[in-house]
Amino acid sequence: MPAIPSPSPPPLPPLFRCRLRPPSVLLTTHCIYRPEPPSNAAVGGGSFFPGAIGASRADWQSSCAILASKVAVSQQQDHHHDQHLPDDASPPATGDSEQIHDEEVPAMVVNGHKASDGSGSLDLVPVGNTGSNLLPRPLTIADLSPAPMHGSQLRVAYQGVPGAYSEAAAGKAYPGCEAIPCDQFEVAFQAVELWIADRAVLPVENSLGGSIHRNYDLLLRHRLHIVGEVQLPVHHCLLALPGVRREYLTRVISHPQALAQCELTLTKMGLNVVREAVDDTAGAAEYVAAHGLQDTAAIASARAAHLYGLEVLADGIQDDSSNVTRFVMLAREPIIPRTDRPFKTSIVFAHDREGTSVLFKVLSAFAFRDISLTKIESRPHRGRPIRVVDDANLGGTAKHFEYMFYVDFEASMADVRAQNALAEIQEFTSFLRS
Ligand SMILES: O=C(O)C(=O)C[C@]1(C(=O)O)C=C[C@@H](O)C=C1
Repeated sequence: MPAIPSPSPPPLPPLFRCRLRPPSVLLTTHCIYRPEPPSNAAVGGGSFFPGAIGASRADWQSSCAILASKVAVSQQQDHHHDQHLPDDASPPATGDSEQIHDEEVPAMVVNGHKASDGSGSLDLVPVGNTGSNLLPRPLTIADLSPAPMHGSQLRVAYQGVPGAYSEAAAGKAYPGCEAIPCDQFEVAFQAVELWIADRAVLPVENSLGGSIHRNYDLLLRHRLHIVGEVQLPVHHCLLALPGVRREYLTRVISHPQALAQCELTLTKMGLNVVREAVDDTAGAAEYVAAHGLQDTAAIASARAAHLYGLEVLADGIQDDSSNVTRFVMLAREPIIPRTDRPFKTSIVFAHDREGTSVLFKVLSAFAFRDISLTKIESRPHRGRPIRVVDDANLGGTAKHFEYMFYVDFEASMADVRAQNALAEIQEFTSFLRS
């Protein structure tokens, strides 16, 4: 008699967390990363990036391509045509076609930049909103008090000012949302916690610059949940006041990641300029414009040029044409893990007893269950950065750095393999959070 397939395990009950070892061993998992469909109101409202970046169903598929091992070719072809994501559009993983990667997204969808195929620029600026005085002012720490009730449009906090890549990522993650600029990452976290915003969209990693450590640290300090992720192709431009020529420039300002992503190209261009870091790319553009700086250029998006009245002196100056930044979508409530679609789960853990073999054991817990890891990151353990150990080789003691380890793996917490892996891991970790 053929074996009856066992039904897929039910989602983890909330009690699962309580069953984990108390306080010396915490566990946190956030299940990512099936992007949430936009709310009906947000789709209908369309005040933010209507029909623009990420508004198509296939963009959602591409943004979770790292989760899905396979996505149907026909959906890949839909990519440039679909304009709206049905409320519960989940790409069937058919197992017989190629992954969709964001690098395959043509320049037409990049940061308001003109299409490489000549199909015209994506003018994402709402009509009449071309003066920086009309743009929303970023929230600061002083603005943070519990929010009054607001309308039904999804409000998404991001770090930066209008024209920042993070704003574009917010629009990709939640088409039609109201994007709320915040002057710091911390403020974006707090805006969600205080119900000023419903979600936050924050960068965690860039294909050229690597991890954005600040946000890893903040993820641990705040109790928000990762509910999805988006990848945004980042296409940098060199912007200056109208009429300014390259040879006049003595300074280039931008976000440190953007400066790093363009370092080689700036050198190759032969510019004799100092580099200066500011809070965000679009803020750099705004600064150049607001101060009428003739000797300073900003690295920012074409959309920022448009918003702040600057000219594009050079286009596509990132050192790698497939420059992509990965953003996480954060919410107050977790999403319910399922097994009927590809999921990614993130955990963070520390250990205090068994030395370096703990890391090996944790990775083995996944490997034995055939669960793939997509990312591992270590950060110094705040509050306990150093561990003193007996060192037989030295005949004394040695000091080791202590770390928090962040791991992303390709399984849902509704998957019994993931449940068993985490149950095993909590046996030899001092702190585990998912
Ligand atoms: O400054 C911006 O425009 C941002 O959105 C920030 C940020 C980052 O933090 O890495 C986002 C994407 C790009 O990689 C460059 C900068």
